[in-house]
Amino acid sequence: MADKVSPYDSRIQYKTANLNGVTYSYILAEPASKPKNTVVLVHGWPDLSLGWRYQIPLLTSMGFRVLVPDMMGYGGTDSPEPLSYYTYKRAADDIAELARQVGAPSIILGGHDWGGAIVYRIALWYPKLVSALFSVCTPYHSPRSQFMDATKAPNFKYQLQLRGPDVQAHILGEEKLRQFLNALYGGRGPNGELGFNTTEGCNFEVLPKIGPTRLLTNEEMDFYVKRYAIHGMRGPLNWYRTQELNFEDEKEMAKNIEGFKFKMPVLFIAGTKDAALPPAISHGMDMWFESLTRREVNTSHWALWEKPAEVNKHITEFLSDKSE
Ligand SMILES: O=C(NCCCc1ccccc1)N[C@H]1CC[C@H](OCc2c(F)cccc2F)CC1
Repeated sequence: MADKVSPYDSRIQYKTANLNGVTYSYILAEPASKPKNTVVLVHGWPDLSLGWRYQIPLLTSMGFRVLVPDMMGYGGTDSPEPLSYYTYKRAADDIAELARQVGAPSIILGGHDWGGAIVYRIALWYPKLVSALFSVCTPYHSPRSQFMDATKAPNFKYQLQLRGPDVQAHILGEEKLRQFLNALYGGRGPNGELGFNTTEGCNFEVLPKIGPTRLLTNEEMDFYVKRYAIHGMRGPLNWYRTQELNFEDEKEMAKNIEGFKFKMPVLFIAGTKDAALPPAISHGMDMWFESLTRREVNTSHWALWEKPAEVNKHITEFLSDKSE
């Protein structure tokens, strides 16, 4: 079984940093010897910095210093009201500021899910800062000159519900948060029913019958519930409400995107059974990269926890010549 850090593991420290006026909480994990490179890991929705628990020990054992923030609105990080705090550009600015504060002239980025979409954006806005990046599950989608509502795609229909008021209004308090997270992480009802699917999103009637997910221990789930209870679901859901703001931020960039290619090495790991991000949607992304490595793992959306050994094998191969 792949090694993982526990919520209160002696190998990690929880630090805070003021990034452009927002207080972020982040996990710091340091290697035994002096690190030559810094890795920043960006989690997705609905997740936390601990979502990288199976990857943190691997990366410190390779000699990297590892920083894993709770992203805007999550866990120990502030959850401001304005939607402008939940854009790709804001996340990129904050990660660049974190790198500056810890004295990292360049960083290696890793992202899962929304964190995968974010790491491509950090590399777009701060190309000199990013020496390499990997994305688990999330393919690249280029800035568009025309606004494209992603919820049109059948596998993205759940985003309509997440953008709306219902989840924010229903998922209140620790018990509902636990049911919700169990549903998202594959917990089943007594007859095998799911509490969340990609066409409708969350089924509130079924939630109370959803059993515990197999992907987290009770201790891990207790930690997740405590961290989500700090702010509730408003912050995490705001990430689904910024498509128009992201489009505005990237309009200029979209005009000059002709012939653009990412220069740093990039690894994309697809989950063959990811219902939200099926491998097919990564078709055609190769054109945006000078050096793209593609890998597939037979796993659901929760690749980091479901097949950690396979995911870690690909990350190790990709980073082995970058930890010098
Ligand atoms: O919603 C997300 N994760 C929650 C998954 C919930 C779930 C759990 C278990 C089972 C099924 C579902 N992730 C987002 C991450 C950003 C993505 O947007 C970027 C984007 C485009 F807009 C267009 C093309 C590719 C592309 F990556 C859209 C999905």
